[in-house]
Amino acid sequence: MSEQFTRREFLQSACITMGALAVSTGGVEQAFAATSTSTPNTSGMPTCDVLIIGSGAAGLRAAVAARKKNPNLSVVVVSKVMPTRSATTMAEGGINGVIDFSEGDSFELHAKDTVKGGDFLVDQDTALKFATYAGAAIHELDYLGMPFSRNAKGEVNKRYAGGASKIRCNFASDKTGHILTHTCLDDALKNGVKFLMDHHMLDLSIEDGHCEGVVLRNIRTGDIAPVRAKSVVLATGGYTRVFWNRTSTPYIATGDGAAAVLRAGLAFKDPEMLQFHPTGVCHGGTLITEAARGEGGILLNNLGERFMKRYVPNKMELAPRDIVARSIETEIREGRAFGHDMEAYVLLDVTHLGKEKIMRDLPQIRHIGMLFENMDLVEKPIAIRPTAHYSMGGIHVTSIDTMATPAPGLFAAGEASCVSIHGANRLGGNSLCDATVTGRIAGINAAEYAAKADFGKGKRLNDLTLKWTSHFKEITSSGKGNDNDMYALREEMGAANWYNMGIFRTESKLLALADKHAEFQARYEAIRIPNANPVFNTAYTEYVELGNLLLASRAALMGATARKESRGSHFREDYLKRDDANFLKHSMVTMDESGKMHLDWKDVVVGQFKIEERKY
Ligand SMILES: Cc1cc2nc3c(=O)[nH]c(=O)nc-3n(C[C@H](O)[C@H](O)[C@H](O)COP(=O)(O)OP(=O)(O)OC[C@H]3O[C@@H](n4cnc5c(N)ncnc54)[C@H](O)[C@@H]3O)c2cc1C
Repeated sequence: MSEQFTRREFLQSACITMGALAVSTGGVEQAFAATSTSTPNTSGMPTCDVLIIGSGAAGLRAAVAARKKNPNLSVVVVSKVMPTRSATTMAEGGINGVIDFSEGDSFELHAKDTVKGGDFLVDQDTALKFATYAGAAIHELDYLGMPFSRNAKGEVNKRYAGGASKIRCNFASDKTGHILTHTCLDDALKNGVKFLMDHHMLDLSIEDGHCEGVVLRNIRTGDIAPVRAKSVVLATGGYTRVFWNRTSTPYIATGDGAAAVLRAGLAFKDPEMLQFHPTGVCHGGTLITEAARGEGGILLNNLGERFMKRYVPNKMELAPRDIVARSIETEIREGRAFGHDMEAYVLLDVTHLGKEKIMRDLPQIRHIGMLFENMDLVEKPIAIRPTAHYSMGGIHVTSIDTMATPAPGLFAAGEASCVSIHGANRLGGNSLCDATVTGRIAGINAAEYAAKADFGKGKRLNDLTLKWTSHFKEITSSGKGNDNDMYALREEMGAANWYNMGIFRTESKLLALADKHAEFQARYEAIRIPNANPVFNTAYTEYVELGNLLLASRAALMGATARKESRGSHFREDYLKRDDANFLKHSMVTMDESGKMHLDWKDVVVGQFKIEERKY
């Protein structure tokens, strides 16, 4: 009988250790060295050709694209959690991309909806290319064997998503991200991608303007080491955990990529653009997918009214997320909701869809209702309220043609990046295809770059590694301190950001938040972790993540304060109108070596879509 591998064994064989990156010692290591075009590793540092940080859709697609572009390159994916625990896995509703033109849909219409949905802060040339690539991405996923739901004709099934003028959100039940993750992971394994799991990127090194690698910490052993790479792709996801518990995103969404880029002197674009999803469950903040409304679910206040008729009668529950979230918060503020303050909620009713349809097309949300709210939404409406959901802002990328940052050798993709597809508000279904599309482009270009590049000198990388090694000792070795200070600070940061920089923003709230951020930073620096054991010291991991969240919060606040207008998810009660004369621009936040942040602006690229009032 021929030897058979289980999927777990296959995955285990793909998971390497840092030692495998160094000089060949046999086994996996030998295989690795044999496929690497790396020049001899003179500094003794572990090396690889293309290093990808993040194992969500963006990281996985980048890795496969890099391997396919040049099979001679060593391609390694680093991740602080297993691929199956990324935000990608949690995606429910579907993935946009026009593959059916029979009802008049087109790439151009998809781009137009994206530009309008993003309240015209979208770069229009980028949106057009994105929409075209999105269609191809759906065909590619289908070809890879992704088990999409099918219609009666056997075609990939699709549903409405908010802000869309046509039905183009392709889905696999309400587990699209979970199924997509497994499809992409299988493809990565098949294509010889290697994984460094449970490794946390602490920092990124830019020397003489070029990216030369990263500093990693092995979460299991606590070892801190540099990895030199010819090119690096940051696919680290978003930073919505700045709102700590008031978010639908996983605990990994701590903006590590954006923070590393800030420390390296590069730009964090549009950091104030954070999306609030209308329908988070009250307990835990996780999501009831927009697909519940796409399939016909309705929103009700405490008078039993379908209140969306007051706000967007043409689109009702299927208006874009920023508008529906503000409508719910207005109902809450004006006393037409249930409960009070942070506990206030309205109802999402899907009972009229019937058990059969719910069990076929929305089984996961029923499960979520049972798990988090201890109720069955087949039988009664579920309590929901807005929750922070997506980071439109991210690492500044110069063009969707390359997904390159201004630092040669450094690329970014997916939610971590900002190539200006989503502007001030992302449309439902546009993120999975962003991650899939931009991941692929970043991977191809990172491979092309690596094939021609040499390794950097490694001096700064070495200094950074020493700095982080001392940092661990400094934070943990006094035997004093209390982890609880850190956890309390994290909660306070989340609540302060939510109240002052959440759905409704004003100058006075934002200025008050700046004082809070200064206080939080001082408290953060004084925190010590009493456990000096490096092995599985998850408190230290969380400490580093909290530092990154504080940086991301400060950058978001800087953009939110300076942007004296309302646009998409950035809603200023003191500047209710959009102001194109002054703010049809991207905010670009950088940080100098002293830790001071600076703000600059970059014009939005306008093309064929007329800038007009955003009406639905
Ligand atoms: C509940 C929920 C439902 C959603 N539903 C939809 C939907 O229906 N349709 C849609 O289009 N979008 C949806 N989204 C959004 C979408 O899932 C994400 O935006 C998208 O999957 C992001 O993919 P990504 O690869 O960029 O990042 P992620 O999937 O977040 O992956 C980030 C990766 O980076 C790694 N990482 C981060 N920091 C570090 C570090 N310092 N060191 C090492 N590794 C690191 C993590 O381990 C992780 O593997 C949903 C999101 C959520 C949370």
